[in-house]
Amino acid sequence: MENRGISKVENILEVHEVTKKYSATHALRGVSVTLGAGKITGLLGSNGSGKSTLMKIIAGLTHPTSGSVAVLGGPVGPASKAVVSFMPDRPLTESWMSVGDALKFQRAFYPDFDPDKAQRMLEFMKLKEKDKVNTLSKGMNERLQLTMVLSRRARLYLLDEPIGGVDPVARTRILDALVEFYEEDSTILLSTHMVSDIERIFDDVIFLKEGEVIMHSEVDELRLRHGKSIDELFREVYAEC
Ligand SMILES: Nc1ncnc2c1ncn2[C@@H]1O[C@H](COP(=O)(O)OP(=O)(O)OP(=O)(O)O)[C@@H](O)[C@H]1O
Repeated sequence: MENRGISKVENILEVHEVTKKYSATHALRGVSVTLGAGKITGLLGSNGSGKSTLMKIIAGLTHPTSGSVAVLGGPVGPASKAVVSFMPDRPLTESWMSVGDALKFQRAFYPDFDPDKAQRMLEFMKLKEKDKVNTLSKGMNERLQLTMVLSRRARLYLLDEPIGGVDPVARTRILDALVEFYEEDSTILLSTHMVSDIERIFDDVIFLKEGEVIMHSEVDELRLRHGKSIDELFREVYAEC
């Protein structure tokens, strides 16, 4: 009933009953998720809950064992990859690159790369084009990865642990950049298990546990209903993990 009157294509992402098995491991079990435009959604879950696997399936880097994914109403393939910008949990850069090389590389691959946005992001992130990737600190490296990914004018951004392992100052800068450079007609799906620092930027959250979606709700509604922060709820839900 809730989607009556809304055409299917207005959903940026539709994940339907997706299951993924790696031999004996059930990484995802019947995951269904729908995301509209203009939202920053947190994909929350403890280690091994299936966050990266779900992102890789949406990005088209691995196939589901069963179920389907639609991006802007179409299947995962060249057309979806043109509108999905993915920041994996491993760097997109090579060690020989400078920051400028990394951005050139991204520009060559993606027609939706916006050089002006990239320049503004470099400035915001305090990165210099001549800096060598292999001399950047972990925090500066994360800033570069995010700059590469957000400089595309994509419709769906998949950010896998963009604040993993960085210090609080870098974390704040990265979150501020997300808010500053986020475009309203796009959607961000961001995975993390570091909820307290980041919950301020989420519109809604998905709780993934042992490969299953156990909750998908707006954060304001969750806070009102439970009288708790998302971080407190997260700690309760995953207490035994
Ligand atoms: N290529 C693979 N081969 C075999 N098992 C895998 C593979 N990738 C993931 N898994 C398993 O699938 C499950 C889900 O892993 P996944 O990396 O998706 O979880 P995650 O929530 O992203 O975890 P983390 O927060 O630690 O990154 C885990 O049990 C993991 O060991």
